[in-house]
Amino acid sequence: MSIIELNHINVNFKNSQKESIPAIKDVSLKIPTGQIFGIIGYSGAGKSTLVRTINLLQRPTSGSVLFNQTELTNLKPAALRQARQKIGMIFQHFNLMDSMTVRENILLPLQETTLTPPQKAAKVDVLLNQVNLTDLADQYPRQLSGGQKQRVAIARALVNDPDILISDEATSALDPKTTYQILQLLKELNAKYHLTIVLITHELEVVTALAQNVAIMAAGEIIETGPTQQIFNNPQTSFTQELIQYSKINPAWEVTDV
Ligand SMILES: Nc1ncnc2c1ncn2[C@@H]1O[C@H](COP(=O)(O)OP(=O)(O)OP(=O)(O)O)[C@@H](O)[C@H]1O
Repeated sequence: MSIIELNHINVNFKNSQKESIPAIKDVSLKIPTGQIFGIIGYSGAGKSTLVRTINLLQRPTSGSVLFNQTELTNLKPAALRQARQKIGMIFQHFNLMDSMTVRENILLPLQETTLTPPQKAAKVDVLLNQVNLTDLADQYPRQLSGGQKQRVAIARALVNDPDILISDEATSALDPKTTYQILQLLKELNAKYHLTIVLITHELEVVTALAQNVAIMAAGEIIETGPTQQIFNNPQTSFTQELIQYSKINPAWEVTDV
């Protein structure tokens, strides 16, 4: 079963001369329920634009977006708001509210719900414990490390019990050890809550560490997709071969003497 089905998605942007520039070109993609699914490509490939169509933060110029069998592009604003609550998102730069404590940041998405204040507080406590931040609940983002900030963002993304978490370069600003810890947390959440995770990254090692399936993006298109091990053991395109060649996990990767 697919939790997300993108069919023939096109996204065009207008440049300063009002010309239409294609950023996503006829992309169709199925994301299986409960999986960690990687989308990898270089900067500018269209990864962020594509995943933003999943919750219609970016409306596609054409194409259909099915989330749990519901066509999102047809929904009225109230129904779309409700559907979006089931799609959590985390970002490279965390996007926390600086003037709010850790606890207040995590509480924020619950504002629109009908839960009572004690119910809200109980939910936040569970999540603080899950992401190992109980002791820092009353701190402000500026008092936290990058890894701790991303943990707050993860807890906030999970507070409405989403079916899917979209991680857009969530570890790109973190050092390798912290990256490992965040990836470990994502893996735990996937196993514990059967949470589908879409992992957008330009780093091959992030995809190979976690994702069962992967899609390779270049110039707005998906050029190869399939089981991660299979794709990287037997790349079918010169682009994927190059991605492997320049990845940090390639032992031959070294800067030559000049
Ligand atoms: N709002 C916008 N208006 C015009 N062009 C845009 C807009 N958003 C993205 N683009 C263009 O669409 C293309 C894809 O950008 P996108 O951010 O999706 O790529 P990406 O693979 O996520 O790269 P990065 O990791 O660097 O963000 C780029 O050429 C970008 O300049």
